[in-house]
Amino acid sequence: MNPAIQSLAAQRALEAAAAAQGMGLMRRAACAAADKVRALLPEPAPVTVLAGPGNNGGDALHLACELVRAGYPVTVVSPAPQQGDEAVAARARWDEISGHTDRELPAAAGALVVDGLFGIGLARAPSAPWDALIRAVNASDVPVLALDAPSGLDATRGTAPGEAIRARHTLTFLCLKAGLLTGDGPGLTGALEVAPLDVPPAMWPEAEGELNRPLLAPLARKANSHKGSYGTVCVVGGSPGMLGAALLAGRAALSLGAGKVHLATLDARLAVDPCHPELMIAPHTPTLPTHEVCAIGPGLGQSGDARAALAAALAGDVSLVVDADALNLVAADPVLAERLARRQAPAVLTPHPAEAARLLGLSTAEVQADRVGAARALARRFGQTVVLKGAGTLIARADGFYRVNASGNAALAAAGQGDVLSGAIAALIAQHLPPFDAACLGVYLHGLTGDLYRARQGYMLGLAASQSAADLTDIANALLLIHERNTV
Ligand SMILES: NC(=O)C1=CN([C@@H]2O[C@H](COP(=O)(O)OP(=O)(O)OC[C@H]3O[C@@H](n4cnc5c(N)ncnc54)[C@H](O)[C@@H]3O)[C@@H](O)[C@H]2O)[C@@H](O)CC1
Ligand SMILES: [K+]
Repeated sequence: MNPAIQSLAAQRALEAAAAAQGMGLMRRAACAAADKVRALLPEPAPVTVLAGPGNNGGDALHLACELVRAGYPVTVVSPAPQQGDEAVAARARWDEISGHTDRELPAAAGALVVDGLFGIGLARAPSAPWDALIRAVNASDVPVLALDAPSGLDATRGTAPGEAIRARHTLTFLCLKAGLLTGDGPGLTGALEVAPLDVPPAMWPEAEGELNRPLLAPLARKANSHKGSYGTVCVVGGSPGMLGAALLAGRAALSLGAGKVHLATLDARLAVDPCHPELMIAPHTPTLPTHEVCAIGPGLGQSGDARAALAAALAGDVSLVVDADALNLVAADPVLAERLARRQAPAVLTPHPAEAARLLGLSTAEVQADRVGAARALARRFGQTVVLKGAGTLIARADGFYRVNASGNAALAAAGQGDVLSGAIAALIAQHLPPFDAACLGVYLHGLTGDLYRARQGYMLGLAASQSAADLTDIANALLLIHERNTV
C-alpha cells in the first residue's frame, strides 16, 4: 500500500518540519533524482535540465550540479529567476559551477530532459514562457524525467489546466499524490516511482502511524479457531436477472476468508451455487440471518422489495458495505440518505464515479475533475468511509484523511468487478478489520488481481470478475506468508 497522504497540506507541513530541522530535503531530492538519471543513463550523456521558479526548480538546479560532478554534460534552461531562499540558493550553486543558463530548449536536447518546472506548487495553467517550453519539450522526441510531478499537472486532481509535460518517467518525492494515479496522471501513462527521502514516518503530521501499517495483520490465522472466528457476511442482492452480481460478491467474501457467507437473494429461484455449495442461499426476508457485516447492493435492483431490504439494513446495527443499486436508491431517496448519514454503525460506500455523481448531485465529469474533492465530500456528507473507484481508487475517511490505491490496472474495467470488491471488503470487516482499513486493503488486494493478470498475460484483456474473486485467495495468502516471515 502506498504511503498515506492527507493532502498536499500534510506534505507541506512535513516539508516545513524538515526544513526547521535542517534536513535539507531539497538536496536529498536532487540526490535521489541523480540516482535515477544514472539508472536511466549509466554512461554520461548530454542532459537538459529545466528549472522552474519554485522549489521544483530548486530540485532541478541541485540535480544539475550533481550531474556535472558526475561527468554529465548539462544544459540548464531557466527562463525566469528563481523565487524563495532554497531555490535562489540552488541557482547560486549552479551559477557557481557553470554560470550559464539558456532561456529556451536547445535544438538538440540531448539524451534526456529533466522537468523541474513545476511540482505541487502549480497554481494555474502555465503561461508564457512556461507553456511554450512545455510544448517544445512535448514536441521533441527526447525522453523526459519529471521531478515530483509532470509540470502542468494538478498533483491532486490529476487534470491539466493547460498543456502538461508528457513524462516517460516520474520520480515523485516523499509520497504519492492522488493526481499521479488518476486522470491523465503519469501513474497511468508512464513509469512512476516514489523517493521517500528517508523521512521517518512519525514526521507525517496526520498520517502518523498510518504509513506502512501492516493492514493485513488481523487476518493472520490462529490454530485454535473456528469458522465463527472469521465472521459472517450476508450479501443482500441478486434480484431477478442479476443473480450473478450477488454470487460474485459472495464468492469474493468466501475467497477472502469470511467464516460463513449468506446470500439473501431477492430472486427465490436461486437455491445453490453449484461451484460454491458453501454459499448459504435463501430468499431475502426482513429478518436477516445473524451476521457481522452486510454487503448490500450487488444486483439489488431498485424495486420496492429492494428499497425495503435497504431500509431494513440501514435500520440495523451491523456494518454495511453499500454498493451499486443500494447507492442509487440512497441517491434517489432523501429519507434513506438521512438514515445512512445518521447511522451510528459503520458503513463503507463503494461508488464508481457515476454513482458518486448521483449522490453528490454533480455530473460524472465534475466528479472526475476533482476525485479527491468528491470522495472527501461524500465521506463528510455521510460520516462514513467512501471508496471512489476508478483509476487511482481513493479511500476517504469522514475526517478528510484519504489514501490513494496504487495497485490495479485497466484489466479491472469489466462487469462484476465492483461486486467482487464489495464482497472482499465485507469479508475483511467480518474478520475484524476497521472499516477504513478493510476498504484500503480490499481495494489494494482487488487491484492486485489486475496486476497478477497482466503479469500472467502480458496485457490486460479478458480478466473475468470470477477470476479476480478466485485470485484474491492466492494474493492474500502470499502477502500473509510474507507478513509472517517478516514478523517472526
Ligand atoms: N520544500 C521542501 O522541503 C521540498 C520541496 N520539494 C520540491 O518543491 C516543490 C514545491 O515547491 P514550490 O511550492 O515552490 O512550488 P513549485 O516548485 O511546484 O513551483 C511553483 C512556483 O511557481 C509559481 N507558479 C505556480 N503556478 C505557476 C504558473 N502557472 N505559471 C508561473 N508560475 C507559477 C508559484 O508561485 C511557485 O513559486 C515540490 O514539487 C518538490 O519538487 C522537494 O524537494 C521535497 C522537499
Ligand atoms: K516537474
